[in-house]
Amino acid sequence: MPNHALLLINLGSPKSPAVVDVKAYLKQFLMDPYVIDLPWPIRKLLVAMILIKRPEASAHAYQSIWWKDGSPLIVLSQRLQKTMGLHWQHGPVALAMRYGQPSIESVLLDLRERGVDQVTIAPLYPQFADSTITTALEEVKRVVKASRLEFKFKLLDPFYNEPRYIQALVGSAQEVMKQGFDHLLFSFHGVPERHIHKLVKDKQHNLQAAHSGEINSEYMDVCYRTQCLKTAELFAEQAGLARDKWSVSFQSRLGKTKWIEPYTDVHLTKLAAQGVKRLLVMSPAFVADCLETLEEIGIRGREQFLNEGGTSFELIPCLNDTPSWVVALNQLCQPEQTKPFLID
Ligand SMILES: C=CC1=C(C)c2cc3[nH]c(cc4nc(cc5[nH]c(cc1n2)c(C)c5CCC(=O)O)C(CCC(=O)O)=C4C)c(C)c3C=C
Ligand SMILES: [Fe+2]
Ligand SMILES: [Fe+2]
Repeated sequence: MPNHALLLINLGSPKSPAVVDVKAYLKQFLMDPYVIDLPWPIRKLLVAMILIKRPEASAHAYQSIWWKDGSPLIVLSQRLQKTMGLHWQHGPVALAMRYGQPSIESVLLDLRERGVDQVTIAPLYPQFADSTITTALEEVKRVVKASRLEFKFKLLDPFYNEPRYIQALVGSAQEVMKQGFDHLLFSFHGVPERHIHKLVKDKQHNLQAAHSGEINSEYMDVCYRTQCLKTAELFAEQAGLARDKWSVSFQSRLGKTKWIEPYTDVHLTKLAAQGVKRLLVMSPAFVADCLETLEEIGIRGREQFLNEGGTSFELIPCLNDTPSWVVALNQLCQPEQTKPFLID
């Protein structure tokens, strides 16, 4: 019986869009030192302040996109898990969430019960960030040590520049692009600039670069912003888009600290002022549609752009369980494609 599991890991959602559940989720998420990377007492104080008003506003946002079956992020990740199960030939395909349920801990313990001895970890984030991939892997390490798990692990690397991922993205956008548009905006989730400076110590590191080629290639592996630029450039190249037909921006900033730029809301205003009328938007930092795509872009971004002079605004869905993406992900996760992940 095959006993090599594939473990898909995504971010997670609140249990329900009720304020109390959103508050519990935000607390777990924001108290993560890889998300708010400040000393514990400062983080605790800051999170306590955020938790005064944010849960209500976020609950309202979640209520506007919540599905009958639950959070879109969870439902779509479950669909991906199910379809991947038809392709992955080595054992079960499991799904865990970094925050909320099903937790990484419960899923790993269940895999042990099922007699699994090897696990390939597939963090569902194309670009590397401490606030997504590092924290998920640290949680795996914690559980392994706490429960003395003896799995052999393999790990899918960030796939921001993988031709099969880019091809799936281009394929998923083709139909919408055929209908005609003035501009395609790639709106990635942002991170505080500080997160990147921690990994790229070089004071000259350019966080305003408009092209990945302007960045020292040795920082490519750790600079989230550069990886986002690269994904967009490869997409444009593969789709044959002229340089003035697309741009990159970063959404979802939180708090007063400086996040990577340009900011999506500011950039939407600029595009409208430049005379862009028909806008397409895609968010390749996410492989499953979620609050950040459906509400922040699909509702608030659309309203903003149309109010500022745009005439059409089309949000291209994430890859979700698109067949070409499922095939690509299965290929990327194969044992010969992934590297060992050692836990000391
Ligand atoms: C300091 C705060 C945050 C960092 C850093 C951050 C990085 C980051 N997040 C994602 C993916 C997702 N984030 C989502 C929601 C979300 N993100 C933050 C804050 C930070 N994210 C908050 C507070 C929230 C919750 C909603 C809100 O109140 O705004 C989601 C959606 C989850 C869902 O249930 O649908 C995703 C996905 C990435 C990829 C990333 C770094 C690259
Ligand atoms: Fe986020
Ligand atoms: Fe957001």
